[in-house]
Amino acid sequence: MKILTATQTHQLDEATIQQQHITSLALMERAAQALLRWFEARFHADKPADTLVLCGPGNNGGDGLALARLLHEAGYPVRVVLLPADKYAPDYEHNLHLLPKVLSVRKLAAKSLPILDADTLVIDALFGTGLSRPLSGLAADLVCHLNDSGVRVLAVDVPSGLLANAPQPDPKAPVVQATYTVSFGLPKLAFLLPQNARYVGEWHVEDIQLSAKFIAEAATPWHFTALAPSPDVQLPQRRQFAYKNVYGHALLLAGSRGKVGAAVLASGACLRGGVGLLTVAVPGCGYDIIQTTRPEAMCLPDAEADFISVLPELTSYQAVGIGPGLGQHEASRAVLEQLLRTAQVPLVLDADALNLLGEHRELLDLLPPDTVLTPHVGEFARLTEKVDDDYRRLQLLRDFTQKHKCIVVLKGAYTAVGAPNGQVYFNSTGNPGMATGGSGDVLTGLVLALRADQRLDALTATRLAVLAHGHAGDLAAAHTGQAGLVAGDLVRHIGPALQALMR
Ligand SMILES: NC(=O)C1=CN([C@@H]2O[C@H](COP(=O)(O)OP(=O)(O)OC[C@H]3O[C@@H](n4cnc5c(N)ncnc54)[C@H](OP(=O)(O)O)[C@@H]3O)[C@@H](O)[C@H]2O)[C@H](O)CC1
Ligand SMILES: [K+]
Repeated sequence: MKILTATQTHQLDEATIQQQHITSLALMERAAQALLRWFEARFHADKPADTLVLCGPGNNGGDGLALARLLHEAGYPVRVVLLPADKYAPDYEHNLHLLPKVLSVRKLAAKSLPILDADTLVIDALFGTGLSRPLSGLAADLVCHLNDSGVRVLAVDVPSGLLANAPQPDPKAPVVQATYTVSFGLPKLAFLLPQNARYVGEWHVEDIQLSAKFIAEAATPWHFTALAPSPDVQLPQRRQFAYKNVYGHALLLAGSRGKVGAAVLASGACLRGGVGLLTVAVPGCGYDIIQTTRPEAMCLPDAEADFISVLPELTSYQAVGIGPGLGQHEASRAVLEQLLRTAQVPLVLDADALNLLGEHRELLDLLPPDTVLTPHVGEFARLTEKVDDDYRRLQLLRDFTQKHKCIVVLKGAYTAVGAPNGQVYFNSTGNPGMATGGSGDVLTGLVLALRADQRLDALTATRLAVLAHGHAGDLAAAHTGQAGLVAGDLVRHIGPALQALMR
């Protein structure tokens, strides 16, 4: 699913109106109907005692006015407050005239900000994708009043004051802190960034049949990988007579004294990820552990007891993963360097392999094309630079993948998969329960399994692994709850998660 800019979203509206031979007013009615559908599904058992619709002067305000009418017709108590302006959008004016006379409608004045009771539900239809400057004056006062009141807020399309796809020009200007955001057609880039979570709240996208042709032709580096209604990326079915070579023989180099658990988790995920064969290289101290916990895997114990010091002969493998629990011993760094210099097969680098790259940046020049790196934000900062702004980090991600012709899985909520051509795919699955030790090791094992799979290209394999990893987390959390989820639960749910992604 593509993510478009505010400008492209306006062009998409225009294209929809032209291609479907409808009026802009009809499209606004569709948007309001979609909002009503969401509203009724969400609040049917818990009807708000008071619904206050705040309307700005543009089409976002027009959506609010149309929704106020529909809510009134559906029997909800509704009040409307209008933000005064010098000019109003034509569809706003039209919907204002369509409001039933019995509805309470008043224009906002500086000295009479609306009274907000704890059980008021506020609909924020002040500004949407047409926001052209930071909020100021009466609009800013209203938004501060709203945020201070602590009432529930449903933002229409975008929380007012938030830019849909760019950083805030004035960090001090107020932005609505919505409880829910219901947007139209496609998700907005702003929704996916941690720095905006407190504004966006729980977000949803409602279909309003926008032009599929325009979306298909629109150029954008940003994508959202959805699981439902059908997965954006799919795993081919296994063939009846397939030989295990099709699924590849993977080599995993992982573990050091005290961190052999990382090798156990990553190897479990690789096996559950459907790899044909797995060999795990561990320090000597890990031999019994791997042989006992992972009887399906072969094990290569290093001569050193506490860390990996020798790169195994690579000719038998279709993919190699390195890093979970590896430690940063100089001998392990040398192993990593030798791997980067000699490997002829797909590589997956995680954890201490990334920390070693960060410490020895000259090694970045050795990355073979399509190598997959799976850093969290801290590890990514060690590879690039530490930044506070999420938009800036996304730019660094695109610069890095294009420069090094690699794939970077920047882990977090909405994990971003950056491709060598600068495209970025945000993941839709997963939950905060996955912020737990070992979760990343599981992802490494799963990426490794799918990189060894001879049927998949590098980007598809990586996006599938990320989608399945998050889905495994969602399936696991349904049993354990988010707090009770541990990385081993992810491994156990990889099978069903991959099943859900089958073509
Ligand atoms: N496909 C869709 O997504 C659909 C979206 N719809 C809705 O339309 C809005 C976008 O509507 P638009 O009219 O383009 O923009 P806004 O309503 O967000 O606001 C524009 C007006 O607000 C003024 N403005 C902008 N910023 C400020 C500010 N900081 N302070 C005061 N006033 C501001 C702006 O004035 P200008 O001087 O900039 O011209 C405009 O007057 C979208 O978000 C959806 O909700 C359709 O209804 C259905 C399809
Ligand atoms: K809004």
